[in-house]
Amino acid sequence: MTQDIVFIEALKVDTVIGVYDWEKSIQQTLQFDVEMRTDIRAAAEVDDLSKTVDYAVVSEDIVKLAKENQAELIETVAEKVAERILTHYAVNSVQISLRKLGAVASTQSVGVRIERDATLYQAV
Ligand SMILES: Nc1nc2c(c(=O)[nH]1)N=C([C@H](O)[C@@H](O)CO)CN2
Repeated sequence: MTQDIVFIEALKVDTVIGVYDWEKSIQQTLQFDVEMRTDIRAAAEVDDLSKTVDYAVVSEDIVKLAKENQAELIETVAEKVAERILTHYAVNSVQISLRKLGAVASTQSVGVRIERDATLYQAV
């Protein structure tokens, strides 16, 4: 298996997210860094976008998902994005860093980082 990665860096999405009541009536910014492990050789061989993971399409998908699924925890959003990527694209595993910007005073950032494998979602 190759170690190839298609990545998306610092994708910002404004959405309703948070545990506390005051957070449920405002928009806050989530920032995604996504690394998708996939074999890029077939696409490179024939210079064809349809044979790789289109980072523009995945980015649009993440924005839609984050806006439509208003959650309390960023963990919930990270898991939904991982499941979406691994079940809809030719990706073997995904690493997602999800930051909630401005959530905690005096920090540079807070967030979660998860790594999930496509085998988790395969039917037995
Ligand atoms: N591990 C987490 N901790 C916290 C979360 C979260 O989503 N995951 N969320 C909050 C609040 O919504 C916070 O962002 C408000 O300041 C607190 N801790």
